[in-house]
Amino acid sequence: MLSLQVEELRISFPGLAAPVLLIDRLYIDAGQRVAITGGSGSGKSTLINVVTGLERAQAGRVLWNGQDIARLAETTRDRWRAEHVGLVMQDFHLFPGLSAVENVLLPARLARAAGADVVTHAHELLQAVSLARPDQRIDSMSRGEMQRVAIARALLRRPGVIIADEPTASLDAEAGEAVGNLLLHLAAQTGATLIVVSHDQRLINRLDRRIALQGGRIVADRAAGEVAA
Ligand SMILES: Nc1ncnc2c1ncn2[C@@H]1O[C@H](COP(=O)(O)OP(=O)(O)OP(=O)(O)O)[C@@H](O)[C@H]1O
Repeated sequence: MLSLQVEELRISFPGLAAPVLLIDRLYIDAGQRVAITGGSGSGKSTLINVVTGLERAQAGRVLWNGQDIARLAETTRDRWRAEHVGLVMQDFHLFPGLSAVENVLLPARLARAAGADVVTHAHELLQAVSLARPDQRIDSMSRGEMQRVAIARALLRRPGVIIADEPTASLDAEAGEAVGNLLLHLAAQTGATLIVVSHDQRLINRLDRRIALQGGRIVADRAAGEVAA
């Protein structure tokens, strides 16, 4: 279970007149379930990249349970991310030549953490995302199936925070609802904080809090049920 504190954060890219992300202060409680919304180019993926330490900020602090991850050496930060963050990226980062279950297990194998119980859990997760063929190769799968493999892989090590970038984007309504159920269920079961970038209103409605970005800034931050002022 991890809390997130962001302070005085600024991200700029060369050639752009204005910063793509400018956040004075953001606090997400451990175990909270948060939607990040906003139009294309509003900074959602950049925010995810910086809070997971994949991107470095020019200024500001990103603290998980009080620990500033920007201060960690790169290899320590990579290890911290592998252990604590379940990340589902838009482009999945799966290995096409490997099967579904091999993909789910790969990060755990690289971390020498793929014991028999972890292998069993990998199969359980593939079942939970309704993938009946764990040995099917990724390169023969549909985009929606790949997305479900990526979700199973992110959840394998019962991370303290689950971060998903458009996790229902390639799925039909039924599969999207199943993925939403799974993310919410597993986050609740393990106490994980859940941060979801999404345009999927049904998924957004199921989360505790909605943070809207526009031009890299937070323009709304509301609890579920709260209406716009
Ligand atoms: N490496 C980079 N170099 C230059 N500009 C970048 C870089 N990465 C992102 N940007 C710019 O930063 C802005 C925010 O991008 P970001 O990907 O965070 O938006 P987003 O809200 O996730 O958009 P989408 O919903 O389309 O994925 C965009 O204008 C984008 O072009």
